[in-house]
Amino acid sequence: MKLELRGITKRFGALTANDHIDLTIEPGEIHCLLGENGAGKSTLMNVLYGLYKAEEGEILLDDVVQHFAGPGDAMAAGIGMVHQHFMLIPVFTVAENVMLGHEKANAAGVLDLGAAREKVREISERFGFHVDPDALVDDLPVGVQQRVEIIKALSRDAKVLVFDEPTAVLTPQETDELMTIMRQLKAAGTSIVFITHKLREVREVADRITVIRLGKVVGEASPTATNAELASLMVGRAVELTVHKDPATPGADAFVVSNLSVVDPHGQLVVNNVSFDVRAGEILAIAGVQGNGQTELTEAIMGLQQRVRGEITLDGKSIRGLSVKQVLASGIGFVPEDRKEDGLVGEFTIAENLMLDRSDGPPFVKAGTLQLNYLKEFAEQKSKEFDVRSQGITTPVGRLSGGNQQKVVLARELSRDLRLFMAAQPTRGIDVGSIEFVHKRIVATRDSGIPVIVVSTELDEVVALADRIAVMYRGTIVGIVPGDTPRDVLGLMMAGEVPDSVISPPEGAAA
Ligand SMILES: Nc1ncnc2c1ncn2[C@@H]1O[C@H](COP(=O)(O)OP(=O)(O)OP(=O)(O)O)[C@@H](O)[C@H]1O
Repeated sequence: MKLELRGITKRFGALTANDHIDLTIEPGEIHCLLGENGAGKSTLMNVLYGLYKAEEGEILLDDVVQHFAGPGDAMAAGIGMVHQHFMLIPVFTVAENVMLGHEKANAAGVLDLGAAREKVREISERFGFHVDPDALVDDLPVGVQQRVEIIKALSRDAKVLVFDEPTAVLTPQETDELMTIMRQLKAAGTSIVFITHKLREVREVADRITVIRLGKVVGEASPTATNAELASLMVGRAVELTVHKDPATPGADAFVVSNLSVVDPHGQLVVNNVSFDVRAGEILAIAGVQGNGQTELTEAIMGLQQRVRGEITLDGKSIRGLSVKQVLASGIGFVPEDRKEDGLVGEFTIAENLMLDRSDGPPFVKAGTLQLNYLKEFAEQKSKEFDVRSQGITTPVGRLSGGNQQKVVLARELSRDLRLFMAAQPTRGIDVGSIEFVHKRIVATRDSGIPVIVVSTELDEVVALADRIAVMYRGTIVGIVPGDTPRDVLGLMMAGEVPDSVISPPEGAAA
């Protein structure tokens, strides 16, 4: 089906998020939308899906003007959306989720779950999805849950599928599988709108690329364009895609984790006897496929896990057993991997989020009084420094684009009096220009003599930043290797294999 957006204009108060946008998606085309954080990509897709009403412009499907009062109308017309934060009910099966909102009764007037199961089976077979209709969604890996979303859309005969940053939560292997799925969908005639910040993915699958900046279409790019060309078209200036850093000059051990184990609330041993240290002035990256214990490890360090064994010390003092507030107060800056859930309060303003856990004393509160002038100045300066695009510091963070929300978290955590900086997926969802800035800030933090831990599932990020790399697999650290370790070796380690070259000689042995 051919999709045409003509002159779409969407305003939020004084802000024009979409400014007369024209976009055509041909049948069976993968069309990438590229643009920096806050450019207006998600807004445009929400207009297409009937979630927002545009002030101007029209949507045409196969040359017929559409009027969508809500997502129900958009779905009925053949538009499907695969959300980044899945809209599935975890305690329902795949078939029940696919049926939800679209329930059909059989001849006896009973809900026809059998038909829903058959539909899942049929679509799953057609595209080689390997999804069991009777599996509980909660038990499925993220990549498979995403396929359930795709099945759900296809079961409603979606002819245009929108993927808004679908790979942000996927492992590299799941990402590759998604790229294959997109190509199959395209071959079957589905039109695809694909939003991503990862230029490699764009170049891999895009038939056409449209670039949006500040709410306007600024041009088309060819899928054969280089990363540097795509980046500069997006951001409007040249972007340094590689991190320049001098060799580390690590000091003494500052942060030490010894024999740490974590048992999660389900009784599973999720971190198994992990030991590592981070020296002042070095970046230790913790690499690994998502779900191998990294999340629980960072949570244990932050005082967010209940059942923890082992020791954690910062500058020689134990921080194990401290509350989150005490851990933060001991000088740890922490960027959690899920900004919406753990990093921000959506209803609070940018300024309030920037002082979130610091409301009980100076500099934000003195003699029980909030220092409004100080907060205003601080928030304005940080917004500028971290390039948080908004209508002002009193904007609730829930209204910011995803990338700009991430920048608020980073701005807050990098503004503490730091003795350790620990960032999980620091650049998830942020555009190339901002990644450049964040990476520079992380290196500068290291160079100021602070120990830094970067937890990342992105091998590019790990290799760009790390002085040493600890690879986690099934709750253990399978090895700690130098920052310049070849990617294929890291890839093997991420799958749990330890190449001979990595096994360190016994202590005292000649190198
Ligand atoms: N509900 C809303 N109320 C007010 N402003 C909004 C709302 N939703 C989005 N905006 C604003 O519209 C602009 C475009 O945001 P949008 O989410 O479309 O950007 P994006 O291109 O998807 O960015 P990102 O790459 O960071 O996800 C931003 O300035 C954002 O703050």
